[in-house]
Amino acid sequence: MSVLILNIKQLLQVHESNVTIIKGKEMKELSMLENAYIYIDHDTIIEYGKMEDYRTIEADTIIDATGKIVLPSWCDSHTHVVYAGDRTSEFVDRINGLSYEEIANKGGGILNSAKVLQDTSEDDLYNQSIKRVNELIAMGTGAIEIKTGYGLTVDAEMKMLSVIKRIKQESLAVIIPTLLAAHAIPSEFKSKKKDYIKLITEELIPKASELNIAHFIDVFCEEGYFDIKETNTILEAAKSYDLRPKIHVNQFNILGGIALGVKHNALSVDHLEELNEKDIEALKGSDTMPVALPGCSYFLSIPYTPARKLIDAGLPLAIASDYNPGSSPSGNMNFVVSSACVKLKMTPEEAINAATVNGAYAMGISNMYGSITRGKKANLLITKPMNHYSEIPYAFAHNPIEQVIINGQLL
Ligand SMILES: N=CN[C@@H](CCC(=O)O)C(=O)O
Ligand SMILES: [Zn+2]
Repeated sequence: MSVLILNIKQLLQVHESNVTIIKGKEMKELSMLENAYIYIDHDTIIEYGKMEDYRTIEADTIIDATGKIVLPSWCDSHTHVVYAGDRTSEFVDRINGLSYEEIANKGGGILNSAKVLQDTSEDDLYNQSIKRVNELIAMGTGAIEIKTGYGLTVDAEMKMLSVIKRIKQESLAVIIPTLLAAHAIPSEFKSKKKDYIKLITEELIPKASELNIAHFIDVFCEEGYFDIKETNTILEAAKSYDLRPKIHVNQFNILGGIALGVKHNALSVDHLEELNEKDIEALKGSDTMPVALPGCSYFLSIPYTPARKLIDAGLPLAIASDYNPGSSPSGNMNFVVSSACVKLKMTPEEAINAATVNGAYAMGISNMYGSITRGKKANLLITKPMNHYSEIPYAFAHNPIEQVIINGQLL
């Protein structure tokens, strides 16, 4: 199956060579061809160029994209999209004045989601989750990282990993599984946290690794969850199983989790709503991608990640949805790109770079996804007609997408 798209108003994120990360000042530039075409065969980008250089190419499907923008599909590097039920009652509690922390302290929050998930069958969990994943794909997301962390027992964490594996097999989108058993301390381990950490390091990590079912290890490094020492223990244990960290840090408090992540060569450090100079210094010269989650800040009314400080310090930045039932019950990357502009003061170019190339980097897949380069995978978006790509973030909460192409297939 081959697809030829002609008369594209703006073809975004086009690179002749293999660009895998975009940092600092370079994030202000979005490489682009105007009045362009692109030809894809099966799942691969074969050719592209300006219409003035176009010579007839035979294709099974020809699309006229007059007035439309074509770009790589969104790469969402941080989600918890596999969950059961919802947390609408906590949403109302927060409207009435309770904080995220107060809700968690009275047994709500992550523990609430874990209880529901433990009582949900694997099939039911799969059905609830694949529905969400399909909605994300329709909104333009072509690659999705999915974390465990609502299981919190060996059986329930393994159930989550099986569901993620099933989604990976059934879905056209790229699915990247992450083991986040250290998401909260289950109530039965409240007074014996060490034993839960042991269960993670001695049972869950070896099991997940033996089944080759998780690509990364994650820890919620935060007051009331896992401190620096505990996070270090978990990351050390994961290292011997080749599970690279992608960790939750600096959401509410600065504990030194960023420097710890860098020390462990984390692929990403995510949240960073709280950030100091030391954190920025720790990231400089590292291979660790900082990831901002503006949907979480919006929904919880907490500070937004200081993106300007990170980018202006010459660092790269990715943005992701953090789709989960508690702090960000939306996985709409179009909204994430828009809120990055409006709230994080990123330019449209920076936001699009953060949601494509850098998002792919934060999942370890930017060699093949997140940009338009010959030989890379054909995961593309065609927008509705618009005058300029800036309309994608500008018209917030509108759906800018007309057509999605995942692995060369028109959806
Ligand atoms: N902060 C930790 N984990 C999730 C929220 C989990 C929840 O509230 O269910 C996050 O990334 O925001
Ligand atoms: Zn998260």
